[in-house]
Amino acid sequence: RTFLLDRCSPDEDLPPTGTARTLFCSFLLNMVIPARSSSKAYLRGSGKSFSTQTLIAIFFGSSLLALSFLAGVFYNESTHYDAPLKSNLRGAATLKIPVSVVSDTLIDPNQDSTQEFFPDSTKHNQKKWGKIKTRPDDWVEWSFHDVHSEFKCSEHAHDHHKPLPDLAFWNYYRDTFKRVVDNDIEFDFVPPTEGYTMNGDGKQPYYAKISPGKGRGLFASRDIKKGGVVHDGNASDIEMSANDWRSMAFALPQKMACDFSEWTWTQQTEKGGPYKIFTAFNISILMNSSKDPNTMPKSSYSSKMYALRDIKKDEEILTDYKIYPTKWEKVGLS
Ligand SMILES: C[S@@+](CC[C@H](N)C(=O)[O-])C[C@H]1O[C@@H](n2cnc3c(N)ncnc32)[C@H](O)[C@@H]1O
Repeated sequence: RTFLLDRCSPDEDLPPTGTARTLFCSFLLNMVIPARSSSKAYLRGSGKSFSTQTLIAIFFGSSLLALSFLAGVFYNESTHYDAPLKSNLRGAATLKIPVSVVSDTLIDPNQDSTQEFFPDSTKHNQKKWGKIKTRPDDWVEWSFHDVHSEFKCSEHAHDHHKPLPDLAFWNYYRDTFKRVVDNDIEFDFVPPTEGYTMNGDGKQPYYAKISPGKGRGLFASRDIKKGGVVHDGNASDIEMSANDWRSMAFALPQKMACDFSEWTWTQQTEKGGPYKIFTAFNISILMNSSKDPNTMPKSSYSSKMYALRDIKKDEEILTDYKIYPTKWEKVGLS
């Protein structure tokens, strides 16, 4: 005790010195020897002092820095992944700690947040949607078909009793994309449960309903004249990278991941241009295919859809998927 007190005596010229001495003596004064009034008086005579609040702030600040540094050392491999890195940036912004030391465990891709969006119990939700698969170490090498077969998506595709996606579904689905792919994404302004042309062209042209033998489908909500715009995918479809696609598949419960894979396609947006991966976050994605379609884009580079003939109210809206060739090998998913 004498040794410590001597170091705070104004008469002694012993280390520590300067700010370190003020910190050291403040710590003694506020934390270590607060009860001994004689010692307090002695220490107060030592000159400058920090308040208890400042000391606590310094203590927590340095602990947080040390912890974030250790987290970065243990999980620095996470910065090799492009999709979670975007989420890391968000984590870093919230915690105000350097990006280089943020780990992707802050945004857990295996986190089950279904209960935030669906009122039922986790057990019920898992029965309805399946479980979220743990993301394997080699997830960045998984192909479209690896995911499709591991998630048993053929079974899901043939299940014709899949529920119509409601608002809670779309909110959860969109939130997952924001959480694991792009927190800054701005979805289009039309509610995801509604059909639209996006050009203010009258009443919504379609609604979602079960289509016997095809799962869910789209049906005309009014008569649509030949040549009328049925849907403007150019304005609402979302493009993503192969790792964005994988991040989504591994963050969704199994059956939703299968929907996501059914709802993804490859497309060139200009002649000779690269193939890109697209999906949509609204009911337009439920449009089924036919060899005798009533709705098509004007070219394979566009996803603005027009009526090929007059379509009667409640008739199914059908396109021909062949217009967009599936080329997983050209987008890094084979
Ligand atoms: C873009 S989704 C369309 C929405 C899908 N019906 C659903 O319920 O999610 C594409 C999938 O729909 C199904 N589908 C589309 N057209 C079909 C058809 N003519 N007959 C049977 N199934 C079809 C296939 O399972 C296909 O993989």
